[in-house]
Amino acid sequence: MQEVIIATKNAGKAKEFERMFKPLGYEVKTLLDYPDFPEVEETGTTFEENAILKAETVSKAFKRMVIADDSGLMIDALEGRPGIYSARYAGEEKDDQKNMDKVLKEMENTPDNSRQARFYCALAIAAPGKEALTVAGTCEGFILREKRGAHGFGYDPIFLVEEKRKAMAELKPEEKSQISHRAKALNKLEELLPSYLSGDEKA
Ligand SMILES: O=c1[nH]c(=O)c2ncn([C@@H]3O[C@H](COP(=O)(O)OP(=O)(O)OP(=O)(O)O)[C@@H](O)[C@H]3O)c2[nH]1
Ligand SMILES: [Mg+2]
Repeated sequence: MQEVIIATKNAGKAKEFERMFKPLGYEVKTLLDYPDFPEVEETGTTFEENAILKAETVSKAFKRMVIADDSGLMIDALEGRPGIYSARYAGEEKDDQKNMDKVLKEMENTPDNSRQARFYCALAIAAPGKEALTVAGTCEGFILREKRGAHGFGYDPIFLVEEKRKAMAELKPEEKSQISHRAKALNKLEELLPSYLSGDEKA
């Protein structure tokens, strides 16, 4: 089976990429398989910039084609926050529960008709000797008033998926992999993947 490297240390993302790449015939490796690899500093000002930073850093180190994901939750009532700071919204320790509690508290007085939000995922692909490329996907929904469901990661328990009328964390993993921001971005990337991979072999 061919191998694809995803430049992430996020176990939730890693599982989703494994599920999504399997039918395409790829085995997924992530930075969780290389625990000594240092975390790439996300100094960009957009999801795309951060995704490229992660993909290019790891691609240069491994001399291989690499995909990276930079993603987050954008809430209209909070002027787009937590946005690119989603992972560390409540502090450096990247605690999903604390991040959700912070959002719920900030949205306590936000009425039901003003709770629109969306997940955004930028994927970057980088390979030796090639310019990095990005694609993006979004998933529309609303911020709930309490946590629901046990699947997924991050903010999934407080995000009501518009098209499913269920919390993202109430969807089975295979359902999330059909409709998520990550799935939509990956669908776009899928079209570009074969040429990138064939280029990788020559690099
Ligand atoms: O409920 C969620 N469902 C999702 O599907 C999802 N995708 C992203 N997020 C949030 O956005 C941060 C990404 O930040 P991020 O792209 O910098 O990743 P990260 O720092 O966790 O890992 P890495 O990939 O950088 O190693 C994550 O931690 C989460 O808080 C999600 N939350
Ligand atoms: Mg990160």
